[in-house]
Amino acid sequence: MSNVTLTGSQYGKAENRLVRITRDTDRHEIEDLNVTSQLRGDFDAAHYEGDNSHVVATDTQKNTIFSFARDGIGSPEEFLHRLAEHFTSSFDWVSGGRWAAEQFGWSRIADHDHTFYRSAPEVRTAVLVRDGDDETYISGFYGLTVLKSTASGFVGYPKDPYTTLPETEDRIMATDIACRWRYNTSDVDFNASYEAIKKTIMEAFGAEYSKALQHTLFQMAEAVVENHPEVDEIRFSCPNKHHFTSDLSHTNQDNPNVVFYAADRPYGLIEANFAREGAATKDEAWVGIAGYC
Ligand SMILES: O=c1[nH]c(=O)c2[nH]c(=O)[nH]c2[nH]1
Repeated sequence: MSNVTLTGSQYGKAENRLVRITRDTDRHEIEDLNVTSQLRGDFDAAHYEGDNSHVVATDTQKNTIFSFARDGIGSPEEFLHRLAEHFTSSFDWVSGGRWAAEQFGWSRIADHDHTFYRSAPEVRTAVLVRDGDDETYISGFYGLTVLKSTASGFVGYPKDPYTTLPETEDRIMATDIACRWRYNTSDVDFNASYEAIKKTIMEAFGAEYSKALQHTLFQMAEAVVENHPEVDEIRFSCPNKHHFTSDLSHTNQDNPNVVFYAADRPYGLIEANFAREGAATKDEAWVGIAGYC
C-alpha cells in the first residue's frame, strides 16, 4: 500500500511545429504554428500500475495534429477546438485537456504568390482549456516591441537613501508587450478579434500621457475592456526597456532628450492583471501559463 496519491496530471505532445500551405490556386497561403496537446482525465492506472490502456500515445496526439491540419487551420483557436472535440469525444476517460498554439506571421515578398518573409514581430498565442463541457479560450501575443519618444514620465515615487533616479516628465517609454486575454465566449471570429484587440492595445499605448508603465498597462486594459465585449480579463507582462539620456557634457554638448543609451539589462518588469468590473475571474484556466501571462 503506497502513501502517495496522484493529485493531478496532464500529458501530451508539446511544440509540434506545423506549417500548412493552402495551394488551391497559384497564390499560396501559409500558416505556421507551434501546437501543444495535453490530455486530462482518468489516467490513474497508468501512474499507479503502469497500465497504459488509457494512455493515448503522445505520438498519436502528434499525428492527429498533422492529420487535422490537412483539412485546414482557420484560426489557432478553431484548430485547438477541433483537437479538443476529437480527444474528448473519442476517448471516454479523456474529460478535458489543455491545447495551446503559437502562430508566427508571414507576409508576401513584393506581393509574390509563393515567396514569404517572417513579418509579424509578435508571436500570436492561443490556449484552450476544456473541463467537461466547459471551454475557456485565452489568447494573446508576445514580442510586440513598441516605443513612444515622449508623453511619458515618472515622478512622485518615494525617495530613500538608495534612490538616485531623477524625476522626469519627458522620457522614452519602450517595452515588448506580452499579453493574454480571456474570452467570455467561444462565439467569436478569432482572427478578426485578434487583429482588432492588437490594434486597440497599440493605439492605447500612445493615446495618453503615461505616468508610469503601470499606468500604461491600465490604459491598454481599459481600452480593451471598453471596446471588446468578448473579453473579460487581460494580463500583461512588460519589461521597461530603459533609455537613459547620454551625458555629453565631456564634449560640451547639451542633450535635450535626443541621444540615449538603450540599456539591455537590468530592466523593470511590470506585470498586472485586469478584469471587467463584475465579471467572474477564472484562475483555473490560467494555470500552466508560464510566467505572469
Ligand atoms: O514606469 C515606471 N515604473 C516603475 O515602477 C519604475 N521604476 C523605475 O525606476 N522607473 C520606473 N518607470
